[in-house]
Amino acid sequence: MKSLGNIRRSFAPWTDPSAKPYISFKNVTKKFGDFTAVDNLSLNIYNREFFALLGASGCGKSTLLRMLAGFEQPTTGEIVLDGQDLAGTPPYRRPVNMMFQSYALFPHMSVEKNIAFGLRQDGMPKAEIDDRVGQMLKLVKLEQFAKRKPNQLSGGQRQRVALARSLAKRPKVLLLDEPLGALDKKLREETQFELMDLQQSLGLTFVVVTHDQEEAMTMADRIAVMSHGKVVQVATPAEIYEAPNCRFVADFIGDVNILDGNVNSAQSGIVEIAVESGFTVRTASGDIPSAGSRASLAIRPEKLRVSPRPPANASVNAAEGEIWDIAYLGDMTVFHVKLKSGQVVKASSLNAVRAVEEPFAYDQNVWISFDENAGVLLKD
Ligand SMILES: Nc1ncnc2c1ncn2[C@@H]1O[C@H](COP(=O)(O)OP(=O)(O)OP(=O)(O)O)[C@@H](O)[C@H]1O
Repeated sequence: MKSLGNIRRSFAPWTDPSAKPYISFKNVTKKFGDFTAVDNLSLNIYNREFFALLGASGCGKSTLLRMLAGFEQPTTGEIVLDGQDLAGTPPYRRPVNMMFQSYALFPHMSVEKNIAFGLRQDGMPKAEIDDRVGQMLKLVKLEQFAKRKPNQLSGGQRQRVALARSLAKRPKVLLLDEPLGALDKKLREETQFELMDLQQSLGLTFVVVTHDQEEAMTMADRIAVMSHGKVVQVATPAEIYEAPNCRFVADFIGDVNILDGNVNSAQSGIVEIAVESGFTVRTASGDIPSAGSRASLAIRPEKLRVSPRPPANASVNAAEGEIWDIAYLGDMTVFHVKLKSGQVVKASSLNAVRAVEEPFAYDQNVWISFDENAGVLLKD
């Protein structure tokens, strides 16, 4: 496992200018009548990448996936796979397979028959089919369930049958549309790791559509955040979280506090902002705006400190308020602090020590404070 981890850490072909993308969407637009579902979108995905398309319902992620599979044709633009323009190639001729949710299994067929279905349709000789089905059952650890029908399996097991069925034809690219949508939280998390292991051990390219940001963050090498048919940011999970490129991404991924204000000064990389919440922010990260312009600082709840007394330097990056709400989540607690201006900010702290009492009480007077590099300046 250790060696796999090391390989993973050094896997970043998108940073290598000489690396050729495996899948390229080039200025792809898809219109349904007057409605533009995908809007002049360009995107590169690399061989063996685990790529996630993330966005709210209706943003066009499934349409993008369906065009790659060949179920829809782009209105304009082209999709290139392994150097070949896919236009005119029917779905069954593409080295791409789509994994549908587990309810797409055939209920009257056993697990092994479900897995064998596509291979039979392709006219593969029986001995080879048996061999391949055996391999697939082993891969998804369902050997002892080969004869069962889908309704005799748990949700997680059914999901693994769906996965085995979609992998049986050995596609180079597997497309997964909300693959774990039907599973409960615990099973979902387990299955996420199984999917990652499978993807790595088979050396495949996975493109997954999800609206669940935690799922995308857990599994993907890179995430494309989509909105209204466009890609807003493509980056690694950590970059998306720590360096969102706009307010939409900052807000969409995780919890965030946004402090809006006017730039007092911007000198030698340090920006000072008079925020509307009535205090001064000094920050050293993000694009440098010019003095006098509007600016917003996005800062994650875990990067805000809450203390009962003013911090040592309370003239910048610190504000007074009161505990407005407390959400105890077990592993951490989220404090909602109402600042003097009325803005409510969220600050989270890890419950690293077992304690039954919270360190703060409702209505208690507190200070929030943060470091110069804790937030990121956003352009709107
Ligand atoms: N065949 C179609 N005819 C007309 N409009 C369509 C068609 N397919 C999709 N759309 C529209 O295109 C937009 C994008 O749909 P798409 O399924 O790609 O969204 P999505 O991001 O996958 O959303 P969800 O998470 O809800 O599946 C939606 O507004 C949808 O109504």
